[in-house]
Amino acid sequence: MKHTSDKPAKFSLGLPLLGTGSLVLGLAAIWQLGQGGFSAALLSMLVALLVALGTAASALVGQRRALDQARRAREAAASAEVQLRALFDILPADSICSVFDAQDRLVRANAGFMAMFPKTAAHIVPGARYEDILRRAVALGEVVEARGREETWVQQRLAQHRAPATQMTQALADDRWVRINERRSGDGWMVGLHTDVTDAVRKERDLERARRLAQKQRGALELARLASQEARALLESAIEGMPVGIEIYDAQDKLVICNEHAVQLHPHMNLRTMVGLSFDHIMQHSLQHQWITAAIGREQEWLAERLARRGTHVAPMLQEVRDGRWMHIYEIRTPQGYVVAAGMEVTEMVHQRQALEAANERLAMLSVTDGLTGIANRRHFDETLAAEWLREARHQEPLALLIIDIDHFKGYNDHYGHLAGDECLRRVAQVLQSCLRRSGEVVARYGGEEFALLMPATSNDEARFMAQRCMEQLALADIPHAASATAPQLTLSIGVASAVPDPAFKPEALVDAADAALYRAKNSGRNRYEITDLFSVGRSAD
Ligand SMILES: Nc1nc2c(ncn2[C@@H]2O[C@H](COP(=O)(O)OP(=O)(O)OP(=O)(O)O)[C@@H](O)[C@H]2O)c(=O)[nH]1
Repeated sequence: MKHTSDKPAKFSLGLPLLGTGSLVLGLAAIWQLGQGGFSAALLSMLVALLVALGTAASALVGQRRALDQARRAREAAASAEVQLRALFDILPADSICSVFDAQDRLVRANAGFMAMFPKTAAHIVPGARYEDILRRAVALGEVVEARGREETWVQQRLAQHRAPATQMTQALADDRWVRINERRSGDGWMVGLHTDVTDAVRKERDLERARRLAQKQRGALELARLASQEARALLESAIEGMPVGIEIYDAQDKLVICNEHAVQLHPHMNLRTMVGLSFDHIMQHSLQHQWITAAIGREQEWLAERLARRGTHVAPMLQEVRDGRWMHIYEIRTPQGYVVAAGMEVTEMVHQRQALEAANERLAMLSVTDGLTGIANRRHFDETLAAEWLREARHQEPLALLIIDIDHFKGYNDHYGHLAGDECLRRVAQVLQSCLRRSGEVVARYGGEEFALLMPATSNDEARFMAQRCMEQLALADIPHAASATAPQLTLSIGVASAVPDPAFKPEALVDAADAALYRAKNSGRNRYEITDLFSVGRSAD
């Protein structure tokens, strides 16, 4: 320090040195705060330094006269400065330290201090004014936070610098951060201790970023929750307004939502309390209550089939339930794996359809039934004859036909009356019907008092046997016929024909042959059957 080289300066050296002692103590205190064990050693050195400085000061102030004492004091001061320098030298590499005197001129700064402001470093020399150093660093852009508001920032910083104690965190141009502790002694000296807190600041910034991100995510989650609530409310109000029962199941097939209509469709349970339960569970509950008519007695089998086709009922599934109602159930699976089911009661429609089907069946039956006798009518006979003719032609089997005529029926009508004649026709029809033995045999009212009996896969002998049976059975019925010239009971004349059909000929040929045989039976005295021996349109069955 150049002011220690002349005599007046020797006198004035004591005060600064005393001040330096105080500042060094301050430095030791700050250092202790920051460095633990090392600072304890540092403090010891500072105390030793202070003692040396105290000795020098008291010698100069108290005994100015004694030149030797002054010399010792100067030496002590020089020694103190050497020690101060040594003190700076032993500071750890990442420690940044500076000392300014009461006029804010730099007394000493270590390399770390220079490194903080590399562009300004050349001007950071002992004796340089703090304000000059500061302004130069700001002008060279080395103080990040001052950028764009340089003068304002400089004024604020100077004010802080003049304060007895300041503590702040400052960004450096190379993206490092330092924590600045400045302490000013009673006589105006100032020690600044800078600690590199870049890691801590970065961690804090990372933490802050993470906190903000978490906050943002919480916000996004909250928004999503609200949106989901809104969507659910919309869905609820939409499905409540539907005129059908709606049930929605999630990808795990658990009930998510249902509407009031759905609740009413299943009065054997409270569907709303089953939200969260699986479809399987809900169905088991219904099956225990025997709710589904079609499942009664085969519950588990029914459920397995139902589950196998779950979500595939684009066309309605018809289901009858225990209280007699009928439901239509539509069930589809969404691309997300949800199952949406819509159910509606269709009892009235089903009843109407059942009535219509019954009417149609009745109509169909009436269309092939003789209204008086209840056996097949002529139309049915004609259709059956045509079908059997072709079938037996394919199979090359004989088809037999009996044309049966009541003898002297005009006389019966005349004698007993038309209504009795009707009743007689019914009785004859029942007798002939009772004669049928094999499936495929058909007896029909051919017209008036004539009947036709068709026998697939039947030879002439078998047909003859049938004719015989018909006559015997009628005889057993013992229907009186007082007006008959043949017998006191009702009798029959029968024409028999049988042939393996030739598709080149029409089935009427078989009827004609049987008719011809009947004609012969009538002409031969009635109460008999006759057979067409040679069937000219087909091969004889014999
Ligand atoms: N009660 C009643 N009579 C019917 C019905 N259909 C036809 N008849 C009568 O059946 C009689 C048939 O008489 P005919 O064809 O002369 O033959 P038949 O008296 O039986 O004499 P043969 O056949 O030669 O033995 C007629 O009197 C018809 O009115 C009917 O549905 N009910």
